[in-house]
Amino acid sequence: MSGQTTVLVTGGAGYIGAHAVLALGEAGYQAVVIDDLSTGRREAVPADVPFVHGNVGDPACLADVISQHGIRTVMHFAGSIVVPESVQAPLDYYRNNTLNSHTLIEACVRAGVERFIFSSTAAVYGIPDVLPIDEQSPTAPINPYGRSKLMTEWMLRDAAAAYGLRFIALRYFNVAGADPKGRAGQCSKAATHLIKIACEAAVGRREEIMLFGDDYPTRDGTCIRDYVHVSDLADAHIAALRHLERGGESNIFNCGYGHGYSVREVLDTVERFAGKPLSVKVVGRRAGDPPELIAVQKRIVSELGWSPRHDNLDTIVSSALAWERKLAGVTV
Ligand SMILES: NC(=O)c1ccc[n+]([C@@H]2O[C@H](COP(=O)([O-])OP(=O)(O)OC[C@H]3O[C@@H](n4cnc5c(N)ncnc54)[C@H](O)[C@@H]3O)[C@@H](O)[C@H]2O)c1
Ligand SMILES: O=c1ccn([C@@H]2O[C@H](COP(=O)(O)OP(=O)(O)O[C@H]3O[C@H](CO)[C@@H](O)[C@H](O)[C@H]3O)[C@@H](O)[C@H]2O)c(=O)[nH]1
Repeated sequence: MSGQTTVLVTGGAGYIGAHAVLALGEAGYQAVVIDDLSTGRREAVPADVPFVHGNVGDPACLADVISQHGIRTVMHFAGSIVVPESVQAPLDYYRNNTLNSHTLIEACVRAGVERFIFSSTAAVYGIPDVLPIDEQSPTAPINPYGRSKLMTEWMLRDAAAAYGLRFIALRYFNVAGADPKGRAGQCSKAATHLIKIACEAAVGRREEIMLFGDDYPTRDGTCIRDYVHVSDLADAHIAALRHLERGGESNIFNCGYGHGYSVREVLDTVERFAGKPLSVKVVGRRAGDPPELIAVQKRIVSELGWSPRHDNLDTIVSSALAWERKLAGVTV
């Protein structure tokens, strides 16, 4: 019975992890969060969810939590996520994303954890030759962030073969939006994601938006991305968990909608919901930005039965803007 299962959620005080904790509660699971609060916020974790202020690189802490809560399933969100920072400080990224994941996987194997769900990324594909991107596309990450996450996929694959731990790696495309009920959203101190930045500008928290390049070979010259609503992504984790509980095999799944929007289309949508123009300055291309990233999502739909509820840019943008207004204390 799902009601008996307690899931250890690493990084559950962060943006995506907090939405997964809400989805777990709604699906009848108990969650326990471990988070070092390096970018997360304690308030993001509901009061009735046990919270451990700890690091996933600490094997003693992990062993305690796993045994104390009888953990058989782990969802691993904890990590460092800023691509340009990973270029500046690659060893920090390999430590936090790769070494600390190794410590966590090892603790899980030692304690007999059976199921492991991992936050991977479309960044493992690098700049793909063929679009849209399916899971068989070559993995060729172009930055330390993508490599640090791909190595964790490899560790999981090898640990699954050797020790019987079963895993699902979800390769997220561009995650955006906020909980439709306003309980969670993105809180980064130094935002880098387009929709977050545009919403900050819409509520007056930043003066202008830099648009990185309008000379790409796309329909309007700006980059195209497959934006996926964070609550749909949280649901994908529940679908992955149920698959593993049914005895399903380890696998890797893209998590996107299979279609995309350009930077200009996103900015137009934010302006429409904000009811005012944004100040947008076109600057040069940002290093390492592929012109277009679109998922083939057939595998997750057919094998996990994922059925997204918010596949709509208006829903993504309006929920992100509502959250930003809440953070800024703006009433509209
Ligand atoms: N946001 C995206 O667009 C995106 C896209 C693809 C993949 N991902 C992956 O999803 C996961 C979650 O990303 P997010 O956007 O919620 O980021 P986030 O920064 O909001 O959340 C990460 C959380 O992990 C915690 N954390 C970091 N290192 C830790 C450690 N060593 N021990 C314990 N806690 C630690 C942070 O305090 C934070 O609460 C990451 O693994 C990221 O690589 C995110
Ligand atoms: O201020 C900004 C921010 C972004 N962009 C552009 O908007 C698009 C989307 O950028 P961003 O929101 O930063 O997302 P990505 O760089 O596509 O990367 C995200 O999506 C990837 C998966 O596709 C994940 O691996 C990464 O972790 C996550 O940051 C890109 O063309 C950027 O150049 C701007 O023009 N101005």
